[in-house]
Amino acid sequence: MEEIAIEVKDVHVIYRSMKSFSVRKSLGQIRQRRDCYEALKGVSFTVPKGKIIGIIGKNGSGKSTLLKTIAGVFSPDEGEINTFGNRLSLLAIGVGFQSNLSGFENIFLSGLLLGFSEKEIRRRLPEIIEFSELGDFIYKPVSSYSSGMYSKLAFSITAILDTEIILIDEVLSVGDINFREKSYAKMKEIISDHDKTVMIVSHSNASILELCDDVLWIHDGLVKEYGPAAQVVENYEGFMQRYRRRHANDAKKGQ
Ligand SMILES: Nc1ncnc2c1ncn2[C@@H]1O[C@H](COP(=O)(O)OP(=O)(O)OP(=O)(O)O)[C@@H](O)[C@H]1O
Repeated sequence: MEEIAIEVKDVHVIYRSMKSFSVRKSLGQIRQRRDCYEALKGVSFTVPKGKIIGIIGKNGSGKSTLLKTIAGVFSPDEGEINTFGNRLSLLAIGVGFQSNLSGFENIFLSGLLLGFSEKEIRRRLPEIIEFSELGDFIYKPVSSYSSGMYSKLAFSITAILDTEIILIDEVLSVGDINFREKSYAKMKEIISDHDKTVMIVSHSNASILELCDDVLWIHDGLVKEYGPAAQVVENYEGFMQRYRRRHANDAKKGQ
């Protein structure tokens, strides 16, 4: 029987933001209104160990929320997620660094949080620094980095430290062209290791088709389809064409 690396069972995630808040001291009244948005509405699937899964879906469908929930950035409001003790890293813009610390210090912090020993981190440190191409900037606070430098550091840590599960959110499309090509090649090398389980969110269907075995299509917070990459991408492209046509027609009618 195939070994499961990730199990997601009936996961719901609700974003809550405070809409308005007023206190009438004289009346002793507190009024508050919360805005709730259910970004995931009961998502279930399993990922076998060693599989490369693409996640697709139109803007706002819940892809990033799903990755962040699997990574433990959010806890589900309902349902459960099991990663069976596998070490997991999330590669996403804006997640994971202490901005007042240097890149060098953040490598240690990230490594320890990912479950690596200090000795293991020290052993791979030179390779991480070299891959990041940050030079002396590695000793400067991350708050002074450009977004490209930030993602170079994030990618290098994830790629070289190499956890059993890797979650990638669109980051293959940032950074300068040379780094993008280098990181794409590195990612292909990592996922050719059949023990690694990888989930990739991308709007590039070409990358998804090249890299992934299976694809999970998320639509309005639910799984629309989960199956072989070519089949799901074809159905998704057909759906998006119809969606764009409908929107163009609606826009014409509104003119
Ligand atoms: N912090 C937040 N507070 C409130 N709503 C949020 C928050 N983050 C995301 N959402 C909403 O949740 C829904 C899902 O967002 P999410 O970022 O997961 O979608 P996505 O599929 O990754 O989108 P994209 O392809 O545009 O990156 C969207 O409607 C979004 O507006």
